[in-house]
Amino acid sequence: MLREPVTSVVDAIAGGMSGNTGRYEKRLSDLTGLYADADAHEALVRSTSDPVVYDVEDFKPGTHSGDLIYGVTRMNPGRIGREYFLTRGHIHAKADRPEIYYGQKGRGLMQLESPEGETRIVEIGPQTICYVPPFWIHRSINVGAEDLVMVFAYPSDSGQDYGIIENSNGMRHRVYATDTGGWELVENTAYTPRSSEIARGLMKTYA
Ligand SMILES: O=P(O)(O)OC[C@H]1O[C@H](O)[C@H](O)[C@@H](O)[C@@H]1O
Ligand SMILES: [Fe+2]
Repeated sequence: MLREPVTSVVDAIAGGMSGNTGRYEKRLSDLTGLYADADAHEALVRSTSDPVVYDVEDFKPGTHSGDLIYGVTRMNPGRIGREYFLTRGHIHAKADRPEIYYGQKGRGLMQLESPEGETRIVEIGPQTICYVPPFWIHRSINVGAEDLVMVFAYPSDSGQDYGIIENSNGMRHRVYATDTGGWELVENTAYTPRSSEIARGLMKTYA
């Protein structure tokens, strides 16, 4: 089937884009269990109106392997204790599917973790393209003082597996604010590494 071309105009300030087929929002209370300081998270949910902390608008042409889903993620700035606001994070359900992010506004990090538990951090600012290669678990973190806005694109049949992070009690590292306004990586003390059998299973290539 021949598909018609599509354009979307990205709102680099407010996030979102025209021509989207979907949108979802995550509120602070949707992120229970993600942060090291669960009490601080609960206190912030109770003392605020449980704001939307990130939203995603995307265009999904379908689920065919040769198609691309693209869209815009916008994230609030903020912290839970010393830990910067983040997305849930996932590995692609078809783990060999990659993703591209393109920074529009703000200062962010892409936190990546390999199946065997190696961490990589990539800084993303405006006009920065980040390539997330196949097999890496990935999560976005807003380490700036303003909204973080990023465009993304990934194969339509990728899917998202959120359980991989839950099963290891989070990602191996957390990103904390330093006293001087920067960030540092701290070990997640609850982290349970994946067995080498599970790690090897994830690295199988899909057709
Ligand atoms: O899906 P989350 O881990 O909550 O992250 C939020 C969003 O981040 C990126 O923009 C991905 O490309 C989206 O597919 C994802 O949904
Ligand atoms: Fe992804």
